[in-house]
Amino acid sequence: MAGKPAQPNDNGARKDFMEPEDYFMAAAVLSARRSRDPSTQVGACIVNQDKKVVAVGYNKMPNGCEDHMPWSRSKGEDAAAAVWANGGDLTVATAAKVAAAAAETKLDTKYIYVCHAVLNAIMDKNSADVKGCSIYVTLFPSNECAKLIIEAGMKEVVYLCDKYHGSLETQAAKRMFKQAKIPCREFLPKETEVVLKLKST
Ligand SMILES: O=c1ccn([C@H]2C[C@H](O)[C@@H](COP(=O)(O)O)O2)c(=O)[nH]1
Repeated sequence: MAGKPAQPNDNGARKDFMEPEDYFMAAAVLSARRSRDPSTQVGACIVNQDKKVVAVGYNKMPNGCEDHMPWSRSKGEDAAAAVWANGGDLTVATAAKVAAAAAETKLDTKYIYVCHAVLNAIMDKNSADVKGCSIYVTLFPSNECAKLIIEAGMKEVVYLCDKYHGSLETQAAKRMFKQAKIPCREFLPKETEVVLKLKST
């Protein structure tokens, strides 16, 4: 292939290398791939002021609980899906859904067990602290993650997707970030396929 014409100060380096922020968000995206959550995989990458990655994390069940805790979002949905999967009829599906919904308690869903990506990234950091760091996350942080980010002394949130922007958790997170003067900004990596894949989760 005919090479590009030499430019002044051209040392022959490749031109399509990944820029730092694309790399940091790609690290969060890759970390999210470790998640067993069937509906939303979340990744986080913490970067210090020298632009070095000091931690990555993803949403997971606590150590030792990975095979025991439910990943369900709602007990009713699972029961109805199970009935339909067996060719059940509407009355059975409805009865199962109603019964499951009635029995549903938060203990049957993932939300009270799962460790969020930010928590795991902070727990797995390879530095003494994360003060002054930026955090790259594939999903806008929840209120609980906002508390961790603020209390850990991080200075900036860079997110890929804000699909729960209307939720109370996200609204509370944004209120705390504003009060704590921690800027949040959306960042879409240049590599479209990465964005399209992650925006859908
Ligand atoms: O800031 C956050 C918010 C949520 N998560 C995790 C918790 C769950 O595993 C999923 C969300 O599941 P949905 O089925 O989309 O409700 O994301 C997180 O890690 N960090």
